[in-house]
Amino acid sequence: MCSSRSTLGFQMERKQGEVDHLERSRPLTDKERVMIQDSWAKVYQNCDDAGVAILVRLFVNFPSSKQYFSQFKHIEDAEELEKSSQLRKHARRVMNAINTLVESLDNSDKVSSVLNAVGKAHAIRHKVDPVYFKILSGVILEVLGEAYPQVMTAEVASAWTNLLAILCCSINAVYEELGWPHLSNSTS
Ligand code: HEM
Repeated sequence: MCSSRSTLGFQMERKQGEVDHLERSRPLTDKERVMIQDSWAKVYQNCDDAGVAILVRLFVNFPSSKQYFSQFKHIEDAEELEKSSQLRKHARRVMNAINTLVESLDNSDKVSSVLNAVGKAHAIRHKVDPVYFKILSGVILEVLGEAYPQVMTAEVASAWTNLLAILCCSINAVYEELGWPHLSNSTS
């Protein structure tokens, strides 16, 4: 089990209990791995559109998550957000990192090293509160469920929930190891 307590005022943006299922993770079964890889192949065909849809939903529904992005933190309009090159670049990076994870599900060292690098960069360089990884994960599940209803059956969605719980728990562990929220400036 892992947890991340909010230190930010985003609670008003979030429905209580919405992403609590992302607080516990367990190893993926072989069947879950296959379901994740098959469903991701369909999503990744439309990598840019899916990534941008996910991030626009994150920033519209949870506006405080924009605070870390210098180029669009003051933009509210969804269509304008969609055009932001900084948003589009981050969408591609998120999708590519998830793609690497999905391709490496049978290589736990690789999964750990990807999540370790993402966690360290976001804690030290970008100073992102780890709770946003949980919020983003909830948004990924929501948007993929809406955009790919045929693919994201209940069983497939449950496998994805487990993968994203693993992601959130690993990122939380990295933050804890680094001493978040009391990271020293000398680490940046
Ligand atoms: C699955 C989750 C995520 C992945 C895989 C991911 C991946 C990345 C990667 C690969 C980079 C570029 C390399 C770097 O500077 O570290 C990056 C940059 C960044 N990420 Fe994320 N990220 C994720 C979630 C988030 C969240 C939830 C936020 C904040 C709400 C965030 C904020 C940022 C910021 C501010 C940058 C720098 C952007 C820039 O310089 O233009 N990321 N991310």
